[in-house]
Amino acid sequence: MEVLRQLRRYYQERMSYLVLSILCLAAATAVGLITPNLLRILIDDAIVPGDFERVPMLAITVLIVVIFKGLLQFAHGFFGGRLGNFLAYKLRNACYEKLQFLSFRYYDKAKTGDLMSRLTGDLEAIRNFIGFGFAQLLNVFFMVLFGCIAMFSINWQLTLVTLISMPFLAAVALRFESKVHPAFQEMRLALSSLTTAVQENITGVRTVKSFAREDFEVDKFSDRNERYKVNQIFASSLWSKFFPVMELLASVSVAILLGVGGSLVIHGKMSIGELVAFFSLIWYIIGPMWGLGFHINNYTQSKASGERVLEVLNQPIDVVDKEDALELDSYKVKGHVTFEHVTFAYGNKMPAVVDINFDAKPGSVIGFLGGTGSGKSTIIQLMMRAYDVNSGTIKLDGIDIRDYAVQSLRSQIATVFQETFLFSSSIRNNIAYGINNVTMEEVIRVAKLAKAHDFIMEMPDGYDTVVGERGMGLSGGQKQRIAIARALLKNPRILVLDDATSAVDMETEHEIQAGFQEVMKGRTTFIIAHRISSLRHADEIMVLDQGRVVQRGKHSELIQVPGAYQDVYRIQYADYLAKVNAGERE
Ligand SMILES: Nc1ncnc2c1ncn2[C@@H]1O[C@H](COP(=O)(O)OP(=O)(O)OP(=O)(O)O)[C@@H](O)[C@H]1O
Repeated sequence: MEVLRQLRRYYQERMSYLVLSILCLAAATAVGLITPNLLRILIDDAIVPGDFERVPMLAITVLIVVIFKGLLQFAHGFFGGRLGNFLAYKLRNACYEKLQFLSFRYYDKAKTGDLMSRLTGDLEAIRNFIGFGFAQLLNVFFMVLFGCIAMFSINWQLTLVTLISMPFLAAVALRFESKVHPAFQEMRLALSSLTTAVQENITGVRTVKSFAREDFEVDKFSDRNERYKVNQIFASSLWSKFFPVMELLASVSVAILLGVGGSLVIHGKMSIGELVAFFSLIWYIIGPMWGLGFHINNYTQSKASGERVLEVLNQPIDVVDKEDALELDSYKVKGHVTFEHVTFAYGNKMPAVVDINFDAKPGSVIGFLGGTGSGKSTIIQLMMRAYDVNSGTIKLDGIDIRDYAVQSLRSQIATVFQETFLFSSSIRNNIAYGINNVTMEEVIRVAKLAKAHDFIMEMPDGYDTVVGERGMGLSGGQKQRIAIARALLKNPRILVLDDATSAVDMETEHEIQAGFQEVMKGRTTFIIAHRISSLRHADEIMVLDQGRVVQRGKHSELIQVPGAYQDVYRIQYADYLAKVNAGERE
């Protein structure tokens, strides 16, 4: 019930629908009690005394009662459906909004498949339970209560006798529930591993094919499919045993009723009409017993689903704005970035960066070079406040970045990542992502600067060409050029090129860099690169190793001193150096 209480704020506005839905269902249940009574009147007051003139009137009354009950059931479905849909809509929006603001730290651990199933399957389970399941669970009690009252009012001895088998029915239902629940959970897990296999395969289709692992993947899928099938068979075999057992127990009840009730009628202690009415009333008790397991199961599953959805909604956001956070004014930002003794570790891992210090003056170019995992990207992530530093301070224009509003800080930084993510939309929209009111001329201007215009124009619909998921259908270099255009359009004070030109050839890199010279003017630029050619014009280059700065200086200085930079330079410029040496010898 705690889950229901926490979810209440999402359906509070439509609380009246919940009340109406429950009332309508309870009323339908109560109205249903009229039919057995009409049956009793029909037999005792019309058929037995031979007063057939009353029959049409009774038949019409039955019809009216049935229609009225139908209307009430419709109203229950109507209000329940509206309530469920409203709740699901609210929850979906709330979850999606939360996912937008959750920090990078959350996404480091989150699994796509798991999040997707929370937003679809779990949400659907909650919708069904709040919309219908809850009212139906309550209705189990209404039916038993109303049924018992009506039966007692006809004959209390017969009621007690026929209720003998009820505890057995309830026990079987609950026992069944305790078995079928884990079976369903197991089935859910099997289904989730099945969908994960499909998702991974579609996403990683290129890797699968290039390693010729199709057969392996088919076998893996078949195994998971087999597990799902076995689980389904087990669950359905449980169901197939449940119904005959319940039927048997219910029949015992009916047999007792007919035996004892029949003798009461013979001895004149009960009328035939009363016996028939009693006979139809007993289903008011047996029916809910059959459904008890299902309703409880439904409740426990929805409770688990509710917990999973609330877990997302209650997730704390660790990078948040201070109450009096400062908004940056685009026209006034200078782009002066300072790192003072910055140290940071991801969770409990070893520190990813240790005691980083630098002073990037407005408009300067800072380069980072280092092996994989040396901490280059982490420095950039910290500057964007994807994570807060463990110790030390990062400042922008002399103020701690934690004093700025996160959105405002990030709006001043444009990053071209190693991996470019493109949305399934037109190339134009991908370039203009996140920026409103952009003219086509501006989009074309930045695309030209990023050397993307020519290949875009060669595409079937030019800038309106829709690129597939994650930019399928474009080469790595083409995707990167679109990302560069996207960054340029943002017109930021700070530009980050995280291995931005790694996917393009040397010649294109040269061309793009020539374009960059233009756009880098007046912006503080951070370049992360594996190629020295990308860094040679930087004002300061920092060489990182295991999170520490091991060398720093300009290109011309660093190539003079023995160390990591010189080693990389020698490897990458081997041909050039060989030519120079050969020239010297001649
Ligand atoms: N999201 C993360 N969660 C946990 N550890 C991380 C995360 N990102 C990076 N690390 C760890 O932090 C260290 C520095 O990683 P970082 O990505 O900054 O290196 P890098 O120099 O940019 O490497 P590359 O050139 O391969 O991109 C590595 O040991 C890495 O395993």
